Amino acid sequence: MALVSLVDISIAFFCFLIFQFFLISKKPHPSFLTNWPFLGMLPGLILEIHRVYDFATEVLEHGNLNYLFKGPFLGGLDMLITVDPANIHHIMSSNFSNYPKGTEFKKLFDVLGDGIFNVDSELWKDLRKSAQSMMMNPEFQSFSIATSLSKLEKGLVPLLDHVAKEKLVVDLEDVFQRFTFDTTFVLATGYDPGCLSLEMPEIEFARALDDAEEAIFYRHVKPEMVWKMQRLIGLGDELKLKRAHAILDRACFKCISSKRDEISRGTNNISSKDLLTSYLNVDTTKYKLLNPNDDKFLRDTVLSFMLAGRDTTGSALTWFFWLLCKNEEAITKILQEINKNISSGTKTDAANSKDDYDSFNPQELKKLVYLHGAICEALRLYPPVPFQHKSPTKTDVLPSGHKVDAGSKILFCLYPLGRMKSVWGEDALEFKPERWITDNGTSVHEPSYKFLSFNAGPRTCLGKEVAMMQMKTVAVKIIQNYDIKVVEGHKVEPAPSVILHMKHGLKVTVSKRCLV
Ligand code: HEM
Repeated sequence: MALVSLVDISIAFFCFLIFQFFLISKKPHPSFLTNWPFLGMLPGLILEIHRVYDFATEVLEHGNLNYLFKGPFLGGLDMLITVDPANIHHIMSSNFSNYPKGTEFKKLFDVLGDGIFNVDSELWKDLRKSAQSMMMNPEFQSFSIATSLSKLEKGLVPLLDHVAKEKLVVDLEDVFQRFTFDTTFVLATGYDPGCLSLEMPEIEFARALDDAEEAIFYRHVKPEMVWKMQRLIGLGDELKLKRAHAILDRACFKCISSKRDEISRGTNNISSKDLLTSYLNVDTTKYKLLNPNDDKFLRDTVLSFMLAGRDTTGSALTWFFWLLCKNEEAITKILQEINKNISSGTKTDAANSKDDYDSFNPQELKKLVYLHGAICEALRLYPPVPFQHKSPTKTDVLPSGHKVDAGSKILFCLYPLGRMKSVWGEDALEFKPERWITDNGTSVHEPSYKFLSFNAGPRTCLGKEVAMMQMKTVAVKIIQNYDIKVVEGHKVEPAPSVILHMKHGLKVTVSKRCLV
């Protein structure tokens, strides 16, 4: 009898749930997720994970720029997802001190240790000020331009010439990741790993960074106890991350020890401008919390710069060229602009001309307003860092009216932000470099809480100028000399990761541009 009533109760409860979810709690929009008992919205999210960025765009467009995500019971995944520029400005700038990166961020990105991305307060201030002073140094900036030009001349151009001559298909995303891996490694450590070459060698460090990024993405959508359990027993992404962590440690410690050896043997170039040398000589009376004698501090610093510089710029270049491939007219306009403003002009043989690099004047790149607009469009539609999260230390009310409790999670989704019609206009989904040009022909400045690709407020990206200069240098050289075509039928879609990679890479053919 007792058993029968238990069955009855269960059936009644089940019917109640169905009634509740299908009749009473009608969703305000079909794209919104159903909030199931105990499981929250996680089942629906898992079904959409393969197209998570486009899905988030639909939800936020219909949710008036904000969406409350409910995770599983006690899963710690409840969060406010916002792309409201007023909220972003409030969190990133006007109320910055209430929104540190926090312990949650550090837990998810534990592979970065105490690097600049992971820390707050006084340590972050010392790291930021020291990095800013090193990167603003004109010698570092010349070093950065020289590094890009040298990689172009000795790496990218020979590779593209080879691909064109042999009529090969190449993955342009892989090429750009290799290019930016090498240049960032040189800036960070002074050593060139030679990842970009005709042989396209497999570089353990680069593969480990990819694996770590993917595993960290999945930590964002799994309850903490699940990924912690996976880590404990060494399963799936967490096993990959553990292996990646060990590889990254080994590679960084090897560089640090070589650099220390060079310095002690006096073979290190005293004027080296790489960040590792600069941090080994950092003024600890000025930056009291930095410890150049500690290899772990140097490892966290080098690794953070590698992640900051390699993937972001590589991703931006890839999406930029894909957009250009679909917009012939934009290529024509960029070519006209280059011919008008760049003194070395467009030469068929420029790809192999040493003089061309020697006569390169980075100031001339500033005149390329249309190219600048086209790159900003790519960064708006395909932000290399597709989301960021924050957590208030004290309970707060956002400009949108949402109350956020102390310790709760807030997620900014940059990919949807760049596509919101209420933020960018009805043509938000279109690639229009012209939107970045004023009637007077100068560049439009959009506030960073609207164009968030380089972050906003006191934690704005420190490498913005380095990255823009590098992307423009590469763009000019490739557009002047090569015609790039995406292989027919190649599918392009973003991969779920903390960096906006392409899921299947970008398969292209390359031919030398014929000039009239
Ligand atoms: C297209 C290229 C790039 C994009 C889109 C980009 C974007 C960003 C974003 C969104 C952040 C904030 C991340 C966060 O707080 O979690 C950031 C921070 C940072 N970026 Fe970049 N970045 C780019 C290139 C670079 C390069 C080339 C470097 C250095 C060589 C660099 C150095 C940094 C540093 C050091 C920070 C930390 C700033 C801080 O926390 O105070 N970035 N970047």
